[in-house]
Amino acid sequence: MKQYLDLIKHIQENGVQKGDRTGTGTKSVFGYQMRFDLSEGFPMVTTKKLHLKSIIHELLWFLKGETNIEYLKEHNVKIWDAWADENGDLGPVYGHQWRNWNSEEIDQISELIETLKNNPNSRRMLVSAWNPSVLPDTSVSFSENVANNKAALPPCHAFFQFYVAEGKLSCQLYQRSADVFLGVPFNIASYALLVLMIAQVVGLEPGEFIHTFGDAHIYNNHFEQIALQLSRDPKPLPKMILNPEIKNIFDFKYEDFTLVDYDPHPLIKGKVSV
Ligand SMILES: Nc1nc(=O)c2c([nH]1)NC[C@@H]1CN(c3ccc(C(=O)N[C@@H](CCC(=O)O)C(=O)O)cc3)CN21
Ligand SMILES: O=c1ccn([C@H]2C[C@H](O)[C@@H](COP(=O)(O)O)O2)c(=O)[nH]1
Repeated sequence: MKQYLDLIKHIQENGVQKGDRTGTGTKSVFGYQMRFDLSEGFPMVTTKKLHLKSIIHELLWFLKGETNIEYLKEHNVKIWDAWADENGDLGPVYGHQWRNWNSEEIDQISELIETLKNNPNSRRMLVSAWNPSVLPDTSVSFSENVANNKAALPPCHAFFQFYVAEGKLSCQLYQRSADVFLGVPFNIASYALLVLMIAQVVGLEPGEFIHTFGDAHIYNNHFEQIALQLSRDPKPLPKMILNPEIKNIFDFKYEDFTLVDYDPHPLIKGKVSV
């Protein structure tokens, strides 16, 4: 996937050393954009194997409005374990803000679907996970923040906008902070999948996914993994097939997704900075 490899090269060439909250340190740039035409295939990184199961379950979990890792655990998805408290809670993170913004019963996803169906020319089709009233106090632990009804981590994929033209649905995401080795391949596939799902339920063709970044960084302990990916030849993109029967965004289940022709290079392990 050329766009991802170009991002890596851009950071290698233009990034600066920058300290960060986790203490690992990063090579970082500020401001970057990638575009994916979803008619060209499903944008899964091919220079390492991605665990699609985690990506699908995480997205279904967001759409349910859930913020406890119990659902993820039931499906053996561990990507959020490090931030949850002893009860599995993460505080009012993505799912909460998407479906019940600021605990005011504002269901941004349902409203988005309604607008896409009834007023697709709207320039107001945004979903915001960013809610300044629940940002954590970084001087206390994740679990203390959760106990205080704050989010364990502020959202990284902070807000996104939809756009309809010529029968095609596009989405642009603003990601304020991006772990280019671990998080970004997940984020691209997750939003691409969300566009395919929404396009199907509102009767549009998938258009583009536009991924805009704030602080895009490679952690200092991921340099080898990143170099290994650059040494590999990217493979053709796979295709994602959705069960065409599903007409309500909240009805999708794991079994409704089939990825075909995904032939990635082998998995590359890397430590996640907490
Ligand atoms: N430092 C950091 N990077 C992130 O990408 C990230 C966070 N923190 N905190 C919140 C979420 C959790 N996310 C994560 C966390 C772990 C993996 C990870 O370990 N991925 C491995 C294993 C995948 C699996 O078990 O399914 C990978 O090889 O992609 C990916 C995304 C994305 N976010
Ligand atoms: O979906 C996600 C979630 C998180 N990340 C990364 C970006 C950063 O490396 C960390 C979050 O740390 P902050 O200090 O809050 O920025 O997680 C990601 O890439 N994608």
